[in-house]
Amino acid sequence: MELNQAKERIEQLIEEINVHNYKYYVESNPSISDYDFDMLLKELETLETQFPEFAFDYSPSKRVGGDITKKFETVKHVYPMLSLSNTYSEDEIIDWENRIKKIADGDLEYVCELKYDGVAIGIRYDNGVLSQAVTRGDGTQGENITSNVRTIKSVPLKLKGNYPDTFEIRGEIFFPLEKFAALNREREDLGESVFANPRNSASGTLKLQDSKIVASRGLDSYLYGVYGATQFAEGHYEMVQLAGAWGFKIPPAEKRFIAKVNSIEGIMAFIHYWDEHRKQLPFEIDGVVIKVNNYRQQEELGFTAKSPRWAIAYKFKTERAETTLLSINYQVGRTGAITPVANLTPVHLGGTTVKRASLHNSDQMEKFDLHVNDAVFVEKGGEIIPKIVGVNIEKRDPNALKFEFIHQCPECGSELVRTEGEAQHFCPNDVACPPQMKGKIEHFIGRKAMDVDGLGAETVQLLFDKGLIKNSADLYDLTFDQLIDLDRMAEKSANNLLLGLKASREVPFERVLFALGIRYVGETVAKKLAKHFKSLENIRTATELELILVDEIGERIAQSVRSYFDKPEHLELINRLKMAGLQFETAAKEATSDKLEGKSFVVSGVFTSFSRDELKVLIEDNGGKNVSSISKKTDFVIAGENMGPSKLQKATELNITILSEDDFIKLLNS
Ligand SMILES: NC(=O)c1ccc[n+]([C@@H]2O[C@H](COP(=O)([O-])OP(=O)(O)OC[C@H]3O[C@@H](n4cnc5c(N)ncnc54)[C@H](O)[C@@H]3O)[C@@H](O)[C@H]2O)c1
Ligand SMILES: [Zn+2]
Repeated sequence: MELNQAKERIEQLIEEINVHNYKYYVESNPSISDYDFDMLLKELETLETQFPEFAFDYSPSKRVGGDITKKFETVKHVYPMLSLSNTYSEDEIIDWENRIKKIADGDLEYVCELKYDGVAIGIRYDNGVLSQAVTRGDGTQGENITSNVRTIKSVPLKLKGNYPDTFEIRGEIFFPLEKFAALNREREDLGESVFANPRNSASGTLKLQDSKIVASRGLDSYLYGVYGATQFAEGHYEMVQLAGAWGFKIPPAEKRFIAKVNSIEGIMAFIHYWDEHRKQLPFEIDGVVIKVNNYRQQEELGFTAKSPRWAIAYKFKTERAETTLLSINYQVGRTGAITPVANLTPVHLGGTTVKRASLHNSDQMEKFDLHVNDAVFVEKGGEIIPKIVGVNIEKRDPNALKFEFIHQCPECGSELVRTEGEAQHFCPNDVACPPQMKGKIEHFIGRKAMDVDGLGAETVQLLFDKGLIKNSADLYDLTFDQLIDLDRMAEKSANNLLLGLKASREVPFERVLFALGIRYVGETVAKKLAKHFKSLENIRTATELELILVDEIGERIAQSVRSYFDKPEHLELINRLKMAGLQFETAAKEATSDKLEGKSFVVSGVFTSFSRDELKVLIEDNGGKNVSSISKKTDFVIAGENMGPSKLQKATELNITILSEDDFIKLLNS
């Protein structure tokens, strides 16, 4: 390659890699596979070795990929938080082992670990208490996401045993597959875009501002490295065991999540074992990590700018298969969202036979320019349904017809719509499109909605097919005689069902609101709306602006709520549900009091059990007053995580009582 050609390619690669890094780390939404990304990076590294005059300091090959979003306070790392050098080739693992054997003094022991596909976290403990959790960021500084990490059950808030006074522990936070699938189902159901994979949804979740949502998602962690306490153990493996005794969730050796070996054969055995068994894990790994065990030898080997020399990652290639795309079906979801699903010639992939693959939406279809009988590549990621990741264009028959996205609903024939900025097409006929009608009733009776005892999806199906119900209000008109006539419906089940419906009249308003199935009004949004407006009537008459003024309600949700109430069919449904006795107002609050009468409060920082707004509502409900800045007149400051140091100082100087979240609750209950 000529000099200027090399320079041009290097610059091109740098630009391209930077774009992918941004999409991956900051937006949590990559557009190419990790393998393809790694190949770009490898090409860049090779060129930089060949043409060192173009190995620029700002090259992504020399930097740790950054996740700084500017949404959180940045914190400098005490110990740089680096990446790992990685390879897809066993030969390169052998080379690595040979190389370090020559540099390090004495015999080497290796620790083999799983490479969890999640987000790296560094957590500080002071006197046994979790004090700070920071993301990797650019390796030098990361983002302070302590309040989010605190919600993860497997991260201890307080340690036990004989722990060091102060130290940092590193580990990986990841999305268990089952939780990930549930989250994506819910998002698809709400017509929201789905997360590409568990890793990206873990990083997206950790960067949410509302810790309560983080808590509800069920992230998990494994901890794999202790810093600032080398005097406690001779090597990494022993230290990890100690950390287990302090209360950390560490990889179990008996399940072979971690192993100590002393030869390249041992390393290879570990790699081969997990290449075969990784599909049985309840979370995703993208490889294994091999580390030199002894701390003294680690020090001897040292670091490059980007990664330790004493460790290397062996990455597994995602399994990919080529097969034929036969046809495309269109599924209609509860909200009318249309999902194209590819029917394939059955092919073996990752231990199962794959016949269908999700295409998510029309953009995905367009991206691959799919034609009938195309040879397509399918991959199985964290999702249950595998996905199409590419087309083997060379095999395309030049006369093949292109797949065109449909214009009409396959179930009811309505013209489909797509709102700007949305990924999905929708069937707008939400009152008479059968899968939507049925789906709405199923959603209505669901566990998080009305939770009707004695009524499940199968019975809804049956009742719907028999023409006994067309919407949720019809449920409340069902009679014992109608039910007992159904196949497999015994007297007892019929009675239970009727009792269940009767009991559902006590379900609180926020869940009734969620049960209505208004687009984008998920569980959390329903709670927010119910809390703020207190009755359905108030929500129905609220303007779009009034809706947007509610914490975390954006334009999209506001518009959806408005247009829901613009439909006469919906108003009629609500009327009938009201007649049936359901709750359309928040119950009169017992919590209100005048306990805080005449007191003024400043609420600052981030809290675990409440959002800032919720705390403010509590204050007002109990007669207190919220003020925005600290002055002599302030009675209390409720201080959360991340409260600014200057505020704290001012409060102390003015002798204002500082309350924690818990203190405040105690005050209310006193
Ligand atoms: N698809 C894309 O567009 C895109 C863009 C950027 C990066 N990426 C992917 O991200 C990777 C680069 O990310 P990276 O710099 O974090 O490297 P990496 O993910 O390959 O390896 C380093 C990370 O591994 C993690 N890890 C998991 N288990 C571990 C263990 N047992 N011990 C130590 N560390 C462990 C840590 O978080 C550590 O930071 C690339 O290899 C690429 O596959 C993809
Ligand atoms: Zn339809």
